[in-house]
Amino acid sequence: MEEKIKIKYHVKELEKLCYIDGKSDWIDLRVAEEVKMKAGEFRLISMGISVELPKGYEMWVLPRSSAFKNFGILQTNAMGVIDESFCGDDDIIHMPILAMRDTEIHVNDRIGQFRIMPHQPEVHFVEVEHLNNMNRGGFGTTGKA
Ligand SMILES: O=c1ccn([C@H]2C[C@H](O)[C@@H](COP(=O)(O)OP(=O)(O)OP(=O)(O)O)O2)c(=O)[nH]1
Repeated sequence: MEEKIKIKYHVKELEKLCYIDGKSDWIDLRVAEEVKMKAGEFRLISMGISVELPKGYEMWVLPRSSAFKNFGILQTNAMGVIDESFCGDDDIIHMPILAMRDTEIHVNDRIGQFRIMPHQPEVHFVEVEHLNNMNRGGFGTTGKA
């Protein structure tokens, strides 16, 4: 099935996003500004795009696996969720980035990747005293090895 994403580019030097079939269906995101950061510095880095997602979808933004190795950066929200309602001309996608070392990132460097996902179904909470199930346990209760 094919879906359309309307996209507005805010920086003319920015290379157009590209869906590469076969290798991975995640789509790389490029930085839209020249960035110099000191170790320990935080900033929102612009991806230079606004999008209108297909109806019923949201976008998940994660770092590329190589982003830390190449640039020494971490995405502070671990995963960004771009809501369907984030679709105005000035709703520009950013990545919240923490530099772990002094670093430079240049326009068109690829630091992130995204995919679109269908929304979860509408949920309602039903308050109860007991769930009446066995406790599973977590955080390593099944052992270390
Ligand atoms: O990594 C991200 C995460 C979010 N957004 C944009 C799109 C999203 O729709 C909007 C709001 O995100 P979210 O709801 O996660 O942030 P919040 O901190 O709860 O802000 P708000 O009060 O605006 O909802 O910010 C980004 O550009 N990058």
